[in-house]
Amino acid sequence: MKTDCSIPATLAASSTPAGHQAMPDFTAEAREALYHTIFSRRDVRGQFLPDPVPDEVLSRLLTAAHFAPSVGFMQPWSFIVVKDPATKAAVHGAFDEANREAAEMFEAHRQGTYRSLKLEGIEEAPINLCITCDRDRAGPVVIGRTHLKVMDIYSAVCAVQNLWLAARAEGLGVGWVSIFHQARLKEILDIPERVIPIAYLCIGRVSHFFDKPELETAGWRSRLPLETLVHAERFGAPVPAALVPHLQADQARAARERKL
Ligand SMILES: Cc1cc2c(cc1C)N(C[C@H](O)[C@H](O)[C@H](O)COP(=O)(O)O)c1[nH]c(=O)[nH]c(=O)c1N2
Repeated sequence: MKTDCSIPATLAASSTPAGHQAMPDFTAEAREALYHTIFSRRDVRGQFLPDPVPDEVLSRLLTAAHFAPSVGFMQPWSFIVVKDPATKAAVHGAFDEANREAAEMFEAHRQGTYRSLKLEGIEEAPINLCITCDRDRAGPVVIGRTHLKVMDIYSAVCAVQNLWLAARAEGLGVGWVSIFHQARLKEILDIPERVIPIAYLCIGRVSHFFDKPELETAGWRSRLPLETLVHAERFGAPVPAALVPHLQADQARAARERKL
């Protein structure tokens, strides 16, 4: 059944001043859909179907990414759409090399589990997308980046998350692969010196989404209790007591029902 989450005409009334958004503009259903998208999003590695992703869907994902916040409205991102199997094979080779090195970096007793994890879907996913950050996109001085240069990279990551959530709402899986030597990825994709690859994403329709992060199911790591991560006034101080039951209930509901 198709659910209509659009803004009711009564709320989007013409009394709204020009240049302002109608308020309140989210119905309870629309809000629910947003939380459902957030809590049901997964990192997908192994469930890709070969079905092509229509250009109109890809265009919506890229548009969602492009409407992310960015420091000084820098919009430092570019998007490299990869479909050529030869390019995917080269990227997969780069992953394999780095992944063999990665396994050695973990404690001996975890290496077996690490090697059993599937950590990419590069060749199975119909689309690979590299989101990059051009560190010179808006000149040498950028509002909000005067003291913290890394803000352009944070901005590009916001674009990744927008796309990831939009993809989930479109029923598409996204898997982020970061086990590469950056120089090798730049070489394969002809990325210039001043530009940094931020995310290499595998995107496509999937057979299913798992309920939980795969690393949680594999016993690698579990979700931290939110109430241990919230502090009152100073880092490390305990969470405000009145907030605790809410945080516990919401986190449990998000994990169980994938909504709030
Ligand atoms: C910056 C960054 C980089 C990576 C990831 C994520 C992010 C944010 N993740 C996915 C990660 O393992 C996953 O998000 C967590 O395990 C939580 O699972 P869900 O995303 O909730 O399904 C990821 N997964 C993977 O299989 N190979 C990888 O190289 C990476 N790299």
